Amino acid sequence: MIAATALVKQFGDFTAVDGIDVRVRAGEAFGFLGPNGAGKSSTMRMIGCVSRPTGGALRILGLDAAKDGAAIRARLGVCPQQDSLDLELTVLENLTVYARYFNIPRKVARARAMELLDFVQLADRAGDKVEPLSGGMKRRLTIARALVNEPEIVLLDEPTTGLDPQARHLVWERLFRLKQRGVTLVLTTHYMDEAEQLCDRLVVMDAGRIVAEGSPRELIDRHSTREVLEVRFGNDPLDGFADKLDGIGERVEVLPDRILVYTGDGDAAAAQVHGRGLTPSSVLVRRGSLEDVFLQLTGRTLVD
Ligand SMILES: Nc1ncnc2c1ncn2[C@@H]1O[C@H](COP(=O)(O)OP(=O)(O)OP(=O)(O)O)[C@@H](O)[C@H]1O
Repeated sequence: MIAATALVKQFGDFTAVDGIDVRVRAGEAFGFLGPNGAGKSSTMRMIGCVSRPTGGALRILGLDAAKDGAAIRARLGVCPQQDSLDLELTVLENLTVYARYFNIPRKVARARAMELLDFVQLADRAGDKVEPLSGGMKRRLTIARALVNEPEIVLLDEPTTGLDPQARHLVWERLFRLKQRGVTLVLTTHYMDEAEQLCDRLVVMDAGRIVAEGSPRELIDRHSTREVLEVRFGNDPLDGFADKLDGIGERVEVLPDRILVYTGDGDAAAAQVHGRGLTPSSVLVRRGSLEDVFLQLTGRTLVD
């Protein structure tokens, strides 16, 4: 569905996307995971054919993004980072007016809009103005709007940023349903749990480059351990403690507020910590995550 080869985006002297190779297959949910400034939005804007690549090749739905932008855009659905809904219009009108850009006949547009509002669980708000809707409702409406032209690929830039946990889960659930209908999803996120929940495959981006690629499970198996022990020592500086944990687990990572011990068996590692006479203020065993993958690959946390 998407084939990017040595794709580059420069802004003056600055290289935001630095020669990335990406293949997105039909029907999959594909993610770009990375911190702010990694180049995810710049990549998405090129895929959305609203920003011209500076270098490399980009083919979408078998067409050339540099030449066939309009034809590609007609077959894409786009859910931008900032909701760009028309606050003057009603919920329903936001969809029917948008449908005009695609020359969808009025009657068809109305029926499709009602169907989509039903899909994003906003049918009961059809006649209401957009302004008073919650953040989660606005995001769901933006997703419905992206589906008006029955796109083959839906691009979602940070689909749940700024939403509360309940609203996020509702969005995730709708996106999962969309995938079940066979729509190809391409999303950016800096939330590792979002990437784990939604993506079949993803690339980890940092400073314009791809640093890893695979399914969430593959990436975690390759770059983390099955379990991670998190230990905290109140407000004590942690550098002194790192040496004392040396040799426990496969690897120890010291963060400003906690120490991570990478291990196959978190409980056994916790017992070893206590066995050395240390008394952490808190001990937590969790499974390895994409956050650990990012930390291992870049030496930094995803969300600072
Ligand atoms: N129009 C532009 N002009 C100059 N620099 C830009 C422009 N757009 C993006 N950049 C820079 O390119 C880099 C990548 O930005 P981009 O928005 O693609 O990152 P991102 O990974 O999507 O992060 P975010 O989650 O903050 O959007 C950043 O350093 C940004 O400042």
